[in-house]
Amino acid sequence: MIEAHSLTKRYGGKVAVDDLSFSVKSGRVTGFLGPNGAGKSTTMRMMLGLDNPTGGSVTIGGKRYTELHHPLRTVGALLEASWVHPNRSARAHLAWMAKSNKISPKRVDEVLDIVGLSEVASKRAGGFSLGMSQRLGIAAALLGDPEVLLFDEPVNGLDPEGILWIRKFMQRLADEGRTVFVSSHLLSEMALTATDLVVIGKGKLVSQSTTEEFVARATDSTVKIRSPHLDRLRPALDRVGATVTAADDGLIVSGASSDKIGELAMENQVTLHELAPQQGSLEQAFMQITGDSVEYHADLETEDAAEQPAGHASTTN
Ligand SMILES: Nc1ncnc2c1ncn2[C@@H]1O[C@H](COP(=O)(O)OP(=O)(O)OP(=O)(O)O)[C@@H](O)[C@H]1O
Repeated sequence: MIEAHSLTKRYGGKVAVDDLSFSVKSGRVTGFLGPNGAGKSTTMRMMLGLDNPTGGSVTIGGKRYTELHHPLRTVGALLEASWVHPNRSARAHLAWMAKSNKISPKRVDEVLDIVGLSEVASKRAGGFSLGMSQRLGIAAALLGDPEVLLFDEPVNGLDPEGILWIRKFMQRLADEGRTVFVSSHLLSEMALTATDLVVIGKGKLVSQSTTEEFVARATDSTVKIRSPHLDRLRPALDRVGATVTAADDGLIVSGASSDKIGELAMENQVTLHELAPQQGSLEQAFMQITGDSVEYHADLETEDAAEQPAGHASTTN
């Protein structure tokens, strides 16, 4: 369990993390979502005692990182820039880490096996692909068999196979009862990976909920219908106050559930060929909930920048 209470970090005049409070439950994968520069890495660094809060606190199992008796046995982390000596083998790197943290050398082969690196354990880490390096970073995070795992942008730059592996692996760690907290600015990736979401923008909390709630709250729930008798159904939908929009081959209805539409169809003896609730994407939800509170439109603006006067496009960092 991770808890942040009014967590704040200022760098000179810049407020990177602004009065942030949230909690992260065990046994679940929680996504930490926000655009570039939102304050995700800074928050994670404070969780790991690598940066001191200007105000507030963040605790792991009720303790600040500096109060933990066995930090590596409590929390493991994969940060963006995890350093490995390029000429050291994967096994030697982990053995060195285990030794300096008083962890049994037996654990090294265990974690190599868990992340699927046993066969290349004696190869130099400098020759590893990005996916293998990420696995090595995860093996290092698992050395102390910690209850809490933090991953900062773990899928950045990975190929689809690597992304899938990380996604399944995080789920497995959560299924073992661990707390898995993973940051990303990739909304679609988080929709597939995380069951819970903590969303921040400009250092502030935007939302904390399940991923499902986040999407449902932000996007208009609509239902797509197709029927050979739309002319008979339309007036019935109007009467219950639903909003109806013509689609290619049917209607998109908002303001009435699929249950209600099905009942109306039956009452009016209308045959339905399709009755499909449409779910909004996480991207839509994110844009709708965060609105102008975050600097999220940079990518779009950058695309437009070529056609606009110099200096118009903003950057996030
Ligand atoms: N050491 C520092 N000194 C000054 N400003 C910093 C420092 N570290 C971070 N910042 C600023 O704090 C803000 C939050 O940065 P942070 O790296 O935590 O965001 P992020 O959400 O992790 O972004 P990204 O997805 O780009 O990594 C940014 O505006 C950043 O420029």
